[in-house]
Amino acid sequence: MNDSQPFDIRGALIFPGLLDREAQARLVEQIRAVVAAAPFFRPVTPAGRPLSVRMTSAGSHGWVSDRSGYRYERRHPEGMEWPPIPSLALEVWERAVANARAPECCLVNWYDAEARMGLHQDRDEVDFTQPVVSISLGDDARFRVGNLSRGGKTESIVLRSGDVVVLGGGARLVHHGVDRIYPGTGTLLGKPGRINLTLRVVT
Ligand SMILES: O=C(O)CCC(=O)C(=O)O
Ligand SMILES: [Fe+2]
Repeated sequence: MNDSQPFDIRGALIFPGLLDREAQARLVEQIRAVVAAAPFFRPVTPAGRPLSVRMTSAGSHGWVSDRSGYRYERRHPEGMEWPPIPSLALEVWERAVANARAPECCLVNWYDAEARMGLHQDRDEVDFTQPVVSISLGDDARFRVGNLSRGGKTESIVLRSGDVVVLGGGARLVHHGVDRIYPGTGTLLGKPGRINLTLRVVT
């Protein structure tokens, strides 16, 4: 991993290039093992709309969404337990938020060329004193940060492979989203697309 001085965008802390290329490649291998054990699925909003992002999880809890709502579950929708959180993701957590509790969920998001994620808060967890740590791999993405309440001014930055974002402290519940990815800008995955990991304390 690299030394990386964080900068602040509307309270979100960005660590540019925290993962060097070798760490990124090792983490991708660990994610492939997660996906082999717990395949990607496409969650549906409570209103019945499929998300454009495909997801799976690692850890004691995984994030799911369907007609019954957004929530964490102990099992994948197909019934298996979630695999363990990749060791390299745990190392990133230690580097970025050393004093936090241990993460219980590593949500794995897969963005194909058309996928995006609208502005939202991460608020399905119980303890908002605990941060969320996000790791970007593969293609560049335009990441947007807004406010604690809906609406108002927003700012965006491009996240690149190896960048890490921390939503913590007073910015734990800030609205954020991904406007788009830039297909083919990354060479890590061998095909267009972006992986994002978010590590969360759930209980
Ligand atoms: O893909 C990203 O950079 C953000 C993902 C995110 O906000 C989420 O999974 O809740
Ligand atoms: Fe989020």
